[in-house]
Amino acid sequence: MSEQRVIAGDAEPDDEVDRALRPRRLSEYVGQAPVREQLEIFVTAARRRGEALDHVLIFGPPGLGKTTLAHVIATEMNVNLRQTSGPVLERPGDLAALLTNLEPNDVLFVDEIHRLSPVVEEVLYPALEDYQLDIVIGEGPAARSIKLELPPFTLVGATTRAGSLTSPLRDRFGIVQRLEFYNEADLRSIVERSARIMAVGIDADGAREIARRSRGTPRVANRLLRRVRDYAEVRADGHIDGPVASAAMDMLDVDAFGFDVMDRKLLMSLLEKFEGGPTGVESLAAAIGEARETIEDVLEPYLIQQGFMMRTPRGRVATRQAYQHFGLPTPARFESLPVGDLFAAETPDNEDKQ
Ligand SMILES: Nc1ncnc2c1ncn2[C@@H]1O[C@H](COP(=O)(O)OP(=O)(O)OP(=O)(O)O)[C@@H](O)[C@H]1O
Ligand SMILES: [Mg+2]
Repeated sequence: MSEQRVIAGDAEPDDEVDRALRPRRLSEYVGQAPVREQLEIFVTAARRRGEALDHVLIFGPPGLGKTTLAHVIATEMNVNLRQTSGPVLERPGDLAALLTNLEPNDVLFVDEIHRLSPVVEEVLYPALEDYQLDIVIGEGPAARSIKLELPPFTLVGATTRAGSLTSPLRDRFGIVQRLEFYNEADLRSIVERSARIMAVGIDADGAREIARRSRGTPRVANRLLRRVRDYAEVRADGHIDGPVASAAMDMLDVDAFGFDVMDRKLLMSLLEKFEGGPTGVESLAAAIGEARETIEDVLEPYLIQQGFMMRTPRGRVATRQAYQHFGLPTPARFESLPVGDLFAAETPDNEDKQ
């Protein structure tokens, strides 16, 4: 991303500190009730049988807890976790080295699994299905293929874009979990839990204020908490209450909806340059000088979830709420529609929704 965003969903070195805040057990993992309930059952069952857990695909926008959940799964299964990522596994040999080092029932966590190279993906299929590895060693006439037996293992794949996974790969996951944006109550408990771990004094209003402006994202909540703590230490007595939290986040230019400069830039551009749309994501990307992927993966999922814009077959469209947020007059085309109808049409082409 071109600008440093205090509410960026993506990981940064700053997040080393975040490791201490990471829940380790399923019982500490806040929110995502359906995901937690299902995993609880599947993990318990697999453990009782002494088997590896079925392969798990976790998807959702950045910072919602995919990596955290992968670690939680390994902890709950009481096995080791080996971590890698799609772009790092360049050749089949890279994958073979990892797989042959696993102990029975271990977790192999592959982040950004949508970025696996096709040759590596080919090799992964039989490994996932039959715990077998077919690899070719050598080149030309001397090349020969060898078969290796693997211990049973669990692949946990994470991705921000489930739509970019090939269907043969996707079909090989027995458990598919989609993480949703967190509600205010969940974010409040995350903020309060983190404050306890960091030994920061915060009251209910302070926690609520941070939760409300966290874009539905735990990583953002933790990051805002750290910045608000700085502010509270320098400008107040170190204790975070409602007014201190508000003042700190106003200074950070994070508004009451948790939108920051980039969110506002995207929405304003859609409203003003494209008259509310529909417009293609490429044109929007060019207009605000961001990569298309940043818009698709980082910016728009939350704006869509909050009902500020929609993806339609003809392109991105601003909603009535977006006009209202910026105090702009609502165009005549909205007048014939009851408010609810705008959102009824929200989902059809959202590639990340199944
Ligand atoms: N359910 C949760 N309860 C409490 N804290 C959470 C939860 N999920 C995530 N967090 C916090 O948010 C931080 C970010 O989560 P995580 O790194 O797992 O996100 P991610 O989905 O893997 O993001 P990315 O797509 O950027 O890899 C974690 O360090 C953790 O402190
Ligand atoms: Mg991650």
